[in-house]
Amino acid sequence: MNNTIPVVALTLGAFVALLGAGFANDSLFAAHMWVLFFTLTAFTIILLRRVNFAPAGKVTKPVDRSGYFDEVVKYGAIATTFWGVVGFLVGVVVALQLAFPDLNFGPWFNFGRMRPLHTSAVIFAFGGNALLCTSFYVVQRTSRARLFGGDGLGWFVFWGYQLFIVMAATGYLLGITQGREYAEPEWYVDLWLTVVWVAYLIAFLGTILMRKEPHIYVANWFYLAFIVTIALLHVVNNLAIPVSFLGVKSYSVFSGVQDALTQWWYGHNAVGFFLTAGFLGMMYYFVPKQAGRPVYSYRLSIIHFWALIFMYIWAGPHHLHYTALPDWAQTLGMVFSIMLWMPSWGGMINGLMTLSGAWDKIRTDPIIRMMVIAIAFYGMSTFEGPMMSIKAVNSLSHYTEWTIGHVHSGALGWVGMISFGAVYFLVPKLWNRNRLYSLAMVNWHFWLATLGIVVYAAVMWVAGVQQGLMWREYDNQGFLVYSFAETVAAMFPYYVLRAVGGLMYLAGSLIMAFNITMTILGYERRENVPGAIPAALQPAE
Ligand code: HEM
Ligand code: HEM
Ligand SMILES: [Cu+2]
Repeated sequence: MNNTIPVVALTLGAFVALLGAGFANDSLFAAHMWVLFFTLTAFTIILLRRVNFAPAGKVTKPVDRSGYFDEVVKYGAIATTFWGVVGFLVGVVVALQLAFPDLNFGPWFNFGRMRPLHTSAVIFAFGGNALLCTSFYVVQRTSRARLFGGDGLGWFVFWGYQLFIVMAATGYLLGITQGREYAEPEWYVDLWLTVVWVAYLIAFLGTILMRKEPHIYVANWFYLAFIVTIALLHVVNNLAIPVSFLGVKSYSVFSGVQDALTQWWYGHNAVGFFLTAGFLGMMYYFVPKQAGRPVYSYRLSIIHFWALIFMYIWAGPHHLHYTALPDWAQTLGMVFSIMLWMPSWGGMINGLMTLSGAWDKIRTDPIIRMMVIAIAFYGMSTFEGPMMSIKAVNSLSHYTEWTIGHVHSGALGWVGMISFGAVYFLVPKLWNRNRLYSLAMVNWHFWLATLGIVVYAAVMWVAGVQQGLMWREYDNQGFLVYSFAETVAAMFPYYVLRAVGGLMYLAGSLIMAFNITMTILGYERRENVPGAIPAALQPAE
């Protein structure tokens, strides 16, 4: 590949970063520009030296027989695994910080900075890379066309997105934040993401427009809804005026309750389109592929697609029950949330029923099992969500650990498991391997992750309900029975148990990282997997 353009662009970028550091109006901006400078310089050097990271002798040079641009998908699969481990690790750390406050070190590793590091690492770095690489894989296959915009555009999207992640993460640790949940990066990082996202849209939509297949497969509709809506949400939610073009601080153009509504219009639809629609796209491609069965009902997939995207966008106010938001808006949010149950379960049923005629695979194929449990958790969290959106229920659940339990049954169960399934599907295909290094290890990952989620969610439900009940407990003279500090202290055992659940989930992901690495390096563990060809009968290598 000709590296001239990227090297020039990177050098220019590094120079601009250097100027930014030199002329910065505040020390945080200077520090962040130094981070940018060193990152870009490192990349320039790597590109110039064209360092080959592949260990000598082990990896056979990949042959691009497919005609598709799969190199970027490979990097995406590795990035997904890497950021997954990082994000879960930080999750365990913040879980431990809540249980043992002594673990808050210095300003940099305080809970307040580590928490957004966790949420961004798991949602945008882990989930985002999973979506990026699977969408590039799926859109090329189902359109029978190479990724639009040449390899350069694909690489720009991938590396541009990694740069966004690095800038966001280092920003949080330095203490740079605009304080909007799930959108913490400041204005200059937001602008960069906008550029990358538009490039992503061009690459994806361009491929669809250049397709050689008349039909647009339903997975692409879900991916496209995710890309377009996130663009809209990101731009509107981050409308802000910087105090200086050489400083970190900016002020949102919204204020008061309008600002709250904008933030939760964004926040809720980040769940709906990032954590749901995109991953449904993943489900609609990888579950039928892995099961070897067609989608159960194609008609249902179209109906629940339109219903889902139409309804999600109105449900944001369920995050603002009993606030200054007008009552009618809260009720509107509640009603649309309850209606959302139906299209959500339409997706769940369609995913599960795709296995009809292949149910035995749940016993024999650990990857299918992973996908099935993902869909089951999707069904569970999309039942729980509508229930929590009912104002009477929300008056108990809001502000409590119950919300955290709900979040993680969706996040660990649905988002995590469906992504693991997709990565396990992709890696042997992308690197031309017969199979994964070890299916037994997938099984281990499955059980560790599943038990981890069950521990996490169950503990948070009990904690949340107890917390909510303690807050509203009055004695017969009308005084609150518990001080706030007592309700915090009561959470201690639950916090410890949650960390244990998280550790199990993290352990599973480490097993996955090992399994994936060995597969990429070309090893195959000799093992008897139910349904697979016994080792003795396998052809010699
Ligand atoms: C090892 C696994 C994980 C552990 C131990 C963990 C732990 C935590 C902890 C302790 C918090 C803070 C809770 C609080 O402030 O009370 C949190 C928040 C959060 N986590 Fe995780 N997490 C894990 C995985 C994930 C994954 C995979 C995702 C998403 C894909 C995720 C998404 C979130 C979100 C969105 C929040 C914010 C919730 C809210 O504000 O209501 N987490 N996590
Ligand atoms: C029909 C589907 C769903 C509905 C109606 C719904 C509804 C809700 C409600 C009512 C809350 C609590 C708001 C509060 O009291 O503050 C909530 C919180 C949350 N839900 Fe869901 N949910 C759904 C599905 C999901 C799924 C599938 C995921 C993850 C993949 C998810 C992620 C979250 C997150 C991250 C929060 C916490 C937001 C925060 O406070 O930071 N939800 N959801
Ligand atoms: Cu919501």
